[in-house]
Amino acid sequence: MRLYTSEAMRAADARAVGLGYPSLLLMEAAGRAVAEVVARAYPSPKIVVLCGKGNNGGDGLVAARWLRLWGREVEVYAAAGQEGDAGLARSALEAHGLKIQPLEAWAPEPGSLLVDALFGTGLRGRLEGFWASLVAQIRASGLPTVAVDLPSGLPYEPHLEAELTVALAGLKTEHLFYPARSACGRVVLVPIGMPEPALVSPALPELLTPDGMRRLLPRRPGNANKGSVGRVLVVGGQAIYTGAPTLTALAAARSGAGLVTVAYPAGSAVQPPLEAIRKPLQDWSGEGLQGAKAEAVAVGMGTGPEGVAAARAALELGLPTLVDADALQVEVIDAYLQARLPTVITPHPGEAGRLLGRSAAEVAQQPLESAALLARRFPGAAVVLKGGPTVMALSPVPDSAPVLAVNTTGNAAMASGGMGDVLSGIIAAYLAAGLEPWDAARLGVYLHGLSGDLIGKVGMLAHEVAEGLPEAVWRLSKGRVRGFWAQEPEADEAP
Ligand SMILES: NC(=O)C1=CN([C@@H]2O[C@H](COP(=O)(O)OP(=O)(O)OC[C@H]3O[C@@H](n4cnc5c(N)ncnc54)[C@H](O)[C@@H]3O)[C@@H](O)[C@H]2O)[C@@H](O)CC1
Ligand SMILES: [K+]
Repeated sequence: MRLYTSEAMRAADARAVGLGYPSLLLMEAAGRAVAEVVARAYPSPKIVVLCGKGNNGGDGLVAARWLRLWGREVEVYAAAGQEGDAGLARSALEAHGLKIQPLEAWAPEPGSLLVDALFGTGLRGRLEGFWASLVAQIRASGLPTVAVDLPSGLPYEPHLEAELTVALAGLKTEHLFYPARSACGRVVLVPIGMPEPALVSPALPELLTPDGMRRLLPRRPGNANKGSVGRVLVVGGQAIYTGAPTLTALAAARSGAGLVTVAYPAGSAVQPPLEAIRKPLQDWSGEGLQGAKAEAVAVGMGTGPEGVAAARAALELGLPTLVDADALQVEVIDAYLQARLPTVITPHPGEAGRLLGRSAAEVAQQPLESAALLARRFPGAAVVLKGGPTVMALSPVPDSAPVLAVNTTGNAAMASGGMGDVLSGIIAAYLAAGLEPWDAARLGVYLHGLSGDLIGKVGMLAHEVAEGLPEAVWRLSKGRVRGFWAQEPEADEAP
């Protein structure tokens, strides 16, 4: 599944038409799907559909026709001058005897439900004049609103705020990235019959889906032993963050690592989990790490200024490595890539900004662009730019266009200390299990968010997310996970 910009969706629409698929069929499917979602989510209120002049308005006119056919009380207010498919949708509705009123005549009616079919992907620039005051009037009414495709006005100000948004054919950036996402409310994605070749474009970011991620889960043979399923070495624990390597080790073990070893400075307060092997080290010259039984390494967790030394020592092991936190320095990452070691880097916006020479705020505002820049700067490394949502990028070879992926799990309650250390442990466990960095990164990010979603409460702690991983993996493996865009409740609510 791909993530679209409005422009990319318009291009997909044009490709479909180029393939011979009639655009009126798309509009009919879109409008009917909107009607179905509205009818199911709001079984009783009177429905007021507000339609703009373009195809978004056309979808609204189709939806109004079906809702009326199903016996719902419907009123339609539309801009004048619909043409093409939207014009046909208008006459089809009028053929059913429904009188369409001018938009200017709309006034809020308590108890009604609004369907916002004013503007979708065709909006160019901010709303002004009549449109801006209509948006203000709708918002002031406080009436529940269902948006067709996008809440009108996005991505600019002013815009409508929807309780529910019915995304047509594909999810768009506004449905995932803040601040626009807040205006969308619950998002339901509906297919509208678009031919697959029209939808797929390799340049578009991949959205992580339950099906896609389930296929990445390593299979564990019946005769597995702790040395055969992937062992992880966690290196860290200097400075004040002595809990960090413990959380990483816990998450690696909870992700199925056969054995976890924690290397930390002798005399520090690090308390590895009971199940881990302890490796207190007097010095970080590298010798002490040799002999650790591991197939992958995680470095940087709570390492302070000594992170670079620890990461360089771990480099000598020649293993797939996850580099996080204080070890995220240009010279460290370059050294791993020069040694041709499979590498995953997991910066948050502050660390990414440090690597790119930008501010954390700039990175957070442009996560896709920033992840792509990091991938180009560090070709071969799987880049995980943490955020809401987390974005991943990889340039397989120097100067290649990065492939991008966007996570679809996780929630704001996960904004608390130690969550990144847990993510490191998950990814390291999948690296140790033999997954390529790109696969380990995507699966790890997805499961981390899924575990947080299964808890779903503010105040959850990082170690609880780690403890929830076996359940998250089990549900994913059994097909009991749905994307946030699904209309049906989570499959796990079945007995
Ligand atoms: N896959 C697709 O792309 C499909 C799209 N459909 C619908 O079509 C929508 C896109 O339709 P359109 O491309 O006609 O665009 P919209 O209907 O979103 O808006 C176009 C109209 O808005 C006006 N406009 C643009 N910017 C404005 C501004 N700043 N202030 C005032 N007026 C402005 C334009 O002059 C035009 O009349 C989608 O969001 C979706 O709802 C569906 O009908 C079928 C398939
Ligand atoms: K809309």
